[in-house]
Formats: sequence, C-alpha cells, structure tokens
Amino acid sequence: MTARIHLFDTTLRDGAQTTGVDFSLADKIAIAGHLDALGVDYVEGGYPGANPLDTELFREKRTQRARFTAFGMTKRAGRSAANDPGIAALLDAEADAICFVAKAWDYHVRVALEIEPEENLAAIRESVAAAIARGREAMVDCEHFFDGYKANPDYALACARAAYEAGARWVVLCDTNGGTLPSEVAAIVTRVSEVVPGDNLGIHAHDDCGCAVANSLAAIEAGARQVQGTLNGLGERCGNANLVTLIGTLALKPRFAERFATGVTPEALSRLTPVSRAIDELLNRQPNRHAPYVGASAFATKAGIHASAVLKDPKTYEHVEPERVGNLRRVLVSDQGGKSNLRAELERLGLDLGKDDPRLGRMLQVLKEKEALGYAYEGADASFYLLVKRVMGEVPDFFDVERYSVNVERRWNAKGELTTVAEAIVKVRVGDEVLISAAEGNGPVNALDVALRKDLGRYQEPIAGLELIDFKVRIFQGGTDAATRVLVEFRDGDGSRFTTVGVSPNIIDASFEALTDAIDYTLLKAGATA
Ligand SMILES: CC(=O)SCCNC(=O)CCNC(=O)[C@H](O)C(C)(C)COP(=O)(O)OP(=O)(O)OC[C@H]1O[C@@H](n2cnc3c(N)ncnc32)[C@H](O)[C@@H]1OP(=O)(O)O
Ligand SMILES: CC(=O)C(=O)O
Repeated sequence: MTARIHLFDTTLRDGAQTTGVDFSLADKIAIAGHLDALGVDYVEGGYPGANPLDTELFREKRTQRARFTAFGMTKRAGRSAANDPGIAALLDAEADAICFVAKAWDYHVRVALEIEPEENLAAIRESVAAAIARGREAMVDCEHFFDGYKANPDYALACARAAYEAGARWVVLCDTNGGTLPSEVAAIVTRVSEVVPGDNLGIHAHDDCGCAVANSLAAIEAGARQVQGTLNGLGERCGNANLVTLIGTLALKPRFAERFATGVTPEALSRLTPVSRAIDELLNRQPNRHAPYVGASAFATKAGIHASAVLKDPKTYEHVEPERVGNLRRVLVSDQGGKSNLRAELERLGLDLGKDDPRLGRMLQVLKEKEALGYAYEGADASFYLLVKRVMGEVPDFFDVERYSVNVERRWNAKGELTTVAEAIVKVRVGDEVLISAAEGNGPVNALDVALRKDLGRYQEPIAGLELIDFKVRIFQGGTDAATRVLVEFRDGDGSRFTTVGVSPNIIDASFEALTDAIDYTLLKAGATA
C-alpha cells in the first residue's frame, strides 16, 4: 500500500520573496496553470490583503484541480479574529484553503510579537476556527518550528497541538532559517508525530545549508505527508526546497516511489523539464544547466570514458532515464572526449562515419587543438558543424574578407545629446567581385555584423533572414596572454537558432570570426555553392 504525499507549491508566495523576482498578475496566473497541469495538490497564490496584486489574484479561483490557497498571518494581538482586517482579507479571498503563518518559537513570540506565549496559542486557535467557519480548509505554517523546538520543545509542540486541535487539516513544520540538518529533521518530525498524526503533518524547508530537499525527504520518511516547495527552488534567501527535484525523486527513486504516491502522473512527469524551463523563461532567467533531473547538463556526458560506456548502455552513467522527466541525453564533444563522443554527436547531426573512418581521428585532433586555443564547442553547435565539414572538405570558399575596420566615437549629436556611435567598413571578395560596405551600429560588433551582411552579392538572399540575438564574452587565461572567447547566437529565416564561436586576444577579431562562421553555416545549410 502506498501512502499519499500531498504536494504544496509556494512559488507564488515564498517564491515571490526571492530577491530579483517580481511576478505580474499574468505571470502568477500562468504559473498557477502550469502547477495545476503538473498535478500538485495545493497552489499557494500569495497573501491577499498584503498588496493589490495578490488581492486581485484572489478575486477568482485560479486553479481547476489544485486547491488554491491564500496565505496570511494569524490574527494580530489585541484584537479578535472577527475584528482583524488581515483575517477578513483572507476569508474574503476566493480560495479553497487558508494557510496561516504562526509563531512556534517562544523567543519570537516574546521579541517579534511582544505578547505572552498563551496569547499566541489563542491566536492560532481563533484564526483556524475563523477559516473553518467560513468553509475553508485551514492549515498552519509553524514558523521557526525546528529552532523553536530545539530552544523550547514543549512550547513548539503546544503550538502544533493548538493548530491541530482547532481543526487544521495540516500542521506544517517550517525550517524558516534553513539551518536544520536532515538527522535533526527526522528526529523532530518523529517526536511531533506523537502529538499530531503524520497524516496531518507537513514540511516547509529552506535551503540555507543546501539541505532543503534532503530535509523534506527526511520529514517524509519520518511520517510527514505534505511537502512544500517551489519551482526551481525559488524562495527567500537561498530558496525553498526545489519541488521539481522532489517530484523527480518521489516518482523515480524506488525507495520513495514504492512507498508513496503523488498526484503527478507519468505523463505529467514527462513535462517536468518544459515546465521548469517555462518558469525561467517567464522570469527571464538563465535556466540552471546543472539542476537535477531538468538541467541541460543533467544527462550530458563529456568524459570520453563515460561516453563510450553510455553509447553501449546509457544506464552505465545515468541514475534515471532522461525521457521520464522530459529531458534529453547529450554526449558532448570536447577535449575531454574521445571518438565515442564525436561519433555520437556526428550521428545527431545526421553524419554517419564508420568507427574506423580515418577522418574521425583528424577531426578529433583539430577539435583538441582548437579547444587548447580556447574554443569551446559544447555551446557552439554551428561552429562545430563547420569544423567537421571543413575536415571533410565540404565547406566551399564562399567569400574572403580582404579587410575590415571599425571605429567607435563618443560625440554630441544634432539634438545636443552625448551618444556613442560605431562605424564599420568591410571589404569582401565573392568570386571575382569586390564588395565594400559601411554601416553604423550601437556597438562595434553590431556595426560589423550589419556591414558584413549588407552586401554579399549572390549570397544575399540566403542570409537575408539571419538575426543576431545573443552575444556572450568570456576572457580566459588572464595576464598578458589573456584571450577572448565570443559566443554569438543567431536566429535564421525559419526561426531556428544556432551558435558560433570565435577566439582571439582581440575581442573584435573573436566576434568577427563568429560572425563569418554564422554566414558560412547559413550558406552551407542553404546548399549554396562557391
Ligand atoms: C517566514 C515567512 O516567510 S512569513 C511571510 C513573510 N511574508 C511577508 O511578510 C510578505 C507580505 N507582508 C507584508 O506585505 C506586510 O508585512 C503585511 C501587509 C503583512 C503587514 O504589514 P504591516 O502591518 O506594515 O506590518 P509589518 O510588516 O511592519 O510587521 C509585521 C507585524 O505583524 C506581526 N506579526 C508577524 N507575524 C505574525 C503572526 N504570525 N501572527 C500575528 N502577528 C504577526 C508583527 O509582530 C508585526 O506587528 P507590529 O506591527 O505590531 O510590530
Ligand atoms: C512560512 C514560511 O515561509 C517559513 O516559515 O519559512
């Protein structure tokens, strides 16, 4: 028999407390939709009454399946729940459940609330009763529970008991400062479950020791049946337990999957990676490549010895199958790789070279020489394709750059404003034709890019839809030998994206190399001939 674990997501509440994260109303509605489709049981939308956005959010229920949950503090000291505007805002919210945050550490009761311990217990009881009287499911986040328990176990337990006896469906033990370790969580949850049944206990862990996921799993093993977390581990300070990681572990690790079940179906699990990336996209954040289960590197193999084995049987270096969480296996080519990596990548590009093809050895040699100079092809798919095709002798000499120059000038414009203008001139030879183009840009690379692509004679049409969309610079080696690696991302006419790389001690030369690679790649793909 499996026990049901209830997933509680607080991305829209604790996640909104992440530095640098500001959700709009539309963001919150979109994220609630993703969570609902994923199969989480509770979506905590925010704190109605605390700000206009959250109040507006709770004018309607925003989930179909998941219980939409409003968060707020227990009633204020010195007034009844019926007379507390904060409680009124929670009760008026269109929510299925209300999650009250309550103090569970007597030190906080004394210092932060400045009230007697018994008054806090009464506030917990009254707040829970008010929610239940309005037909809401009530739960209590016992703030600082673990620190409180260590300082005064009797009082922490009295808070948990007060919430449970007042009718709270869930009593959630919070590691608010995130400093508790898994063995402590296991021992304390075991003790609390003698007072509040495990079926009514939850865990809310912060990641200040890097233990939030481990603490959540320890609490589940000790009896807790609700687990709180956020998408991609957003949250106050170092974040909350990463719900994406927890979902993967609960579903795929036999120790948990054989004993527990969640509302996430195998089909929804296979959308875990797209959901995680969609949140980053929405927040305009770079996804964490190394995130468990869903990161771009989570199933990427770089070392040659590993790649050779992965190609024989992926289980040799994978703890779960990437497809189960909607991720992909990748075998990378780099100076850490051998022919197995290279052949896997060539296969992905549709190039089937036999194991004994002598060109493989030559490609590997060129690749390792280039990487020694600072090139990195893991993120530069188009330059890697060109490298391979050049070794195969299949890249025509489309055009030669005879010279280029770029000038950056800071000057007053006609409106009397100080502006910086870059001007570039590029001279290229296409067959017998010599073409000279000049262009202005908002920076030297932009000016060169525009000038280079302004007139390429007979190749103008295939490159017409090319667009530079991202530009990354990395200085490496340091000192007088410092060199610059530039990665440039482009979108072509049919919307597909590719990246090229250039390396030089000079940032403009490195950029120019990446720009010309982009044109060679586009022409090659378009089937252009010299
Ligand atoms: C651990 C957590 O993550 S808890 C969630 C934290 N999240 C937030 O605080 C985000 C939203 N909060 C807010 O917008 C504001 O704090 C509000 C609107 C809720 C309250 O604002 P204000 O009325 O200006 O109060 P302020 O934020 O300065 O201080 C909190 C007050 O609540 C009291 N309080 C704090 N926790 C509780 C509690 N669990 N039960 C009752 N009262 C509490 C404090 O003692 C303090 O009272 P005081 O003003 O009499 O000193
Ligand atoms: C309630 C909450 O967010 C905490 O205690 O961390």
